[in-house]
Amino acid sequence: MAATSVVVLDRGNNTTCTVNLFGATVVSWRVNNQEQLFVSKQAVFDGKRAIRGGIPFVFPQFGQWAFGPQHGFARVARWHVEKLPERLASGDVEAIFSLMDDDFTRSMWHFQFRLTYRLILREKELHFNIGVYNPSKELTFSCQLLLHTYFKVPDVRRCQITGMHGCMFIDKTREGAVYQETREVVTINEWTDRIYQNTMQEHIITNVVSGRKMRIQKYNFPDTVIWNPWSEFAKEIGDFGDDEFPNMVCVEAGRVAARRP
Ligand SMILES: O=P(O)(O)OC[C@H]1O[C@H](O)[C@H](O)[C@@H](O)[C@@H]1O
Repeated sequence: MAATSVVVLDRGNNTTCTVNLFGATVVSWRVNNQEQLFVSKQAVFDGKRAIRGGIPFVFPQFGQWAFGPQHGFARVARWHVEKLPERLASGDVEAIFSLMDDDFTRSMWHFQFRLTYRLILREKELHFNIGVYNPSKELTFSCQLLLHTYFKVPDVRRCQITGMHGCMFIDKTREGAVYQETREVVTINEWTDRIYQNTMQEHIITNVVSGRKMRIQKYNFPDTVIWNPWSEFAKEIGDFGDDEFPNMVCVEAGRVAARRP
């Protein structure tokens, strides 16, 4: 069996979305033949290492974890196809993927769970709907979840990102110090690794491919991580080119910050 295999949603007009079943990682989203996502030229598709780019699915833990790999196991697990791509009456194309606990996941995290990941490819939108189910009648669990989206951009230094004004953020480049964002728009001119809490429901990123704007709308995903490794950290990432950092920005919507019950 191939190390990785893919499912393609094809809406016509060279508008497609490609999902690698390894991690249910979205590895391409083309709108009128224009790629919207960044995937590193050094990305490895060996079915072992998380794919460097696209949209890795982070669950049940964001960041380092005592019990398993960084960012959890969902991005390195083999997902199932619940529903092959199907054209809806609207002309949009839908596919559904799922992941359940098995020996691999229980070796790190002993809970039963079921994730469903529904993608709808629209004319100029990609829509995601995620369900987390706990089939157990005895055990409850808490989890973190995030879509680690790598947007393709011509030059990250020219991007502006809205939706963080006034939000508290954990700055992972400053040993986790907490600050408040005072800027209306966030710009990136250095190594950036920030977990913004309670961000707005909408972010706009300017100057993505073809100088366009990208809108992110999110529901029940209160946090947003902004990441760019810049030149110094890029060198330390084996599956990321030293000169690729200007061409990507990760704007990652999820539920990852510790919060009071
Ligand atoms: O190298 P990875 O495990 O894919 O993580 C890549 C990056 O993901 C997130 O954005 C984290 O905030 C970063 O600290 C991390 O470096």
